[in-house]
Amino acid sequence: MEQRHIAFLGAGNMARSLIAGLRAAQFPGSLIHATDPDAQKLAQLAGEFGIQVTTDNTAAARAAQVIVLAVKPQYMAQMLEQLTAELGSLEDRLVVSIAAGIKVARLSQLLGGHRKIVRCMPNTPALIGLGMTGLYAPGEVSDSDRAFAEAMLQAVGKTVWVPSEADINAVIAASGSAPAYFFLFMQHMAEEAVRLGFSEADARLLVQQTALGAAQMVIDNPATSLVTLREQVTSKGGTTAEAVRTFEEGKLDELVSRAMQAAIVRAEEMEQLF
Ligand SMILES: NC(=O)C1=CN([C@@H]2O[C@H](COP(=O)(O)OP(=O)(O)OC[C@H]3O[C@@H](n4cnc5c(N)ncnc54)[C@H](OP(=O)(O)O)[C@@H]3O)[C@@H](O)[C@H]2O)C=CC1
Ligand SMILES: O=C(O)[C@@H]1CCC=N1
Repeated sequence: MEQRHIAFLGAGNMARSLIAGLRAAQFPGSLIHATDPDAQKLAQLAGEFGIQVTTDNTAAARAAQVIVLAVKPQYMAQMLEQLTAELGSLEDRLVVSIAAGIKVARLSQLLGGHRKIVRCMPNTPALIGLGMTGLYAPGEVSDSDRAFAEAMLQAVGKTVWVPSEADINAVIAASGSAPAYFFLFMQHMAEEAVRLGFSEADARLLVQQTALGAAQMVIDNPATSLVTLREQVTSKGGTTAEAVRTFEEGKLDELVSRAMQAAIVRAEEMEQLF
């Protein structure tokens, strides 16, 4: 991966995941800068990952060729207005935003017309190197900037480019928010397993090992459809058929569809709010 100074503005969950991934991929800590209002959080990150830290966004941005915007969407405008006022032009720095619901045009406006902006939508499994990230860049972003953003996110998992900015909201629905869907499903399964008499620890083990095994089977059998993998578990007249029939009667497909659409609708609302 090309050696550029990277400044993470906002050192929360996602920035930590990306920093951990970059360090695990041997990216030098001396090239990574992180900012946050919480000096204690910064000291911990500096100790753990050997990176440079400061509470001063402008100082970190000045030291970097790549600026990663990693604050919550509702704090973005205030942060970027201050950054632009203090730094002036961002010159040829690459800006990578991981924020949901803030479009390139809005970021550009907040950054004084800057146009070298890539939007990324990662997810929390990035923390363990198993992230999934969708990326979008407008036409004027150079190949080398695209390659850098992609390499940075590939340090923490898999990546896919999307052709239009609206697709980033679809990525939110399909992977950005999606770890929470699986956690919710696993939570309800574990709760029912406890009601069936298992200890909390055993209930969690039963569910987590099954989720891992199922996901690994999907990965290991790319030519086998998800439907076929399900059918291989479902003996005719057996137990799985009854469980699956119950899900279908409850219209799981429609519920999943509505939940993903709700995530998209919220992302679109955020585009108007922030
Ligand atoms: N969490 C997720 O699964 C995903 C999140 N995202 C996006 O990533 C972004 C960050 O999310 P996440 O890491 O979960 O959020 P966090 O709240 O964990 O991290 C954001 C950090 O930024 C700090 N911060 C707030 N204001 C400033 C400022 N002006 N300058 C510098 N730092 C500041 C916050 O401090 P304090 O807590 O004190 O406010 C916090 O530590 C969001 O925009 C979100 O949309 C994208 C994909 C997945
Ligand atoms: O919930 C959110 O808004 C962020 C974006 C995707 C995952 N977490």
